[in-house]
Amino acid sequence: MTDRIRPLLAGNWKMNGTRASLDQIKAIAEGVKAPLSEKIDTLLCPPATLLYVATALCDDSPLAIGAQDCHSLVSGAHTGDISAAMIADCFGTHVIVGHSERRRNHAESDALVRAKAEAALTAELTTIICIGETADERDQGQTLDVLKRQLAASTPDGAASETTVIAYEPVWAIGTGKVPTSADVEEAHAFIRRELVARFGGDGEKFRLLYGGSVSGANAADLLAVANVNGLLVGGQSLKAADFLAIYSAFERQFA
Ligand SMILES: O=C(CO)COP(=O)(O)O
Repeated sequence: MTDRIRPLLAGNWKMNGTRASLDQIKAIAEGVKAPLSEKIDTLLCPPATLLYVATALCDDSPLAIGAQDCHSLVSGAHTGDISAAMIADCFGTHVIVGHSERRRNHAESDALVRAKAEAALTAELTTIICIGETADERDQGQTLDVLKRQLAASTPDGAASETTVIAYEPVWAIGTGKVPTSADVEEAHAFIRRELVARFGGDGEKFRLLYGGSVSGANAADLLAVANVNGLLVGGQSLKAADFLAIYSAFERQFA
């Protein structure tokens, strides 16, 4: 069943990118062409400052544009925050919530991540919910316990495979060049799949599960060959069009 899931290649620019980077977005938008774009979805999440202009740039491209975070409320006295409705207003179609950098740097709890995901669903954004263990948790053999807790507590009851994507990002793999073994990724993704099926029944089989953490053109094909890996969430290697498109090519080999 999982082999019919439409794969997703997503880039997260984090706090990188200025107007000078718009040529990279344009090059990515031009690079994600048919026929592969008919089989896989592509998404780029630039910083909020570039959101509106990026969606305009990608008007004629299959490349979707999304945001990296949203507030749980629609509007109000929340200096510095942006709402899911504002992202939709800029023609953004996706939002990442619960990234480990937000969980760590902004003390975001599972309950808050869930509230953000609910807000995103209300705004009709596709929501990418990130989960993943730290190095300490992994060393203590707690990986699956952490994934179970984060997944259960961060995912809204109203989530569905059409609207919600789960990204497994081991914290120790992000920006470090360290990547888990295929066996470890397979175990984590199989576990997440089982948990989703236990909660959402047959629809749990259809959720897209992304792997993220030090993905590059060199390791993308191996990661995509792992069972229950339905796409990738890419940080550093999404900033330059050439790097991102090299990862896109790996999708071509796996899914075309
Ligand atoms: O955090 C990530 C994507 O959300 C991964 O970042 P890197 O690909 O730079 O390790």
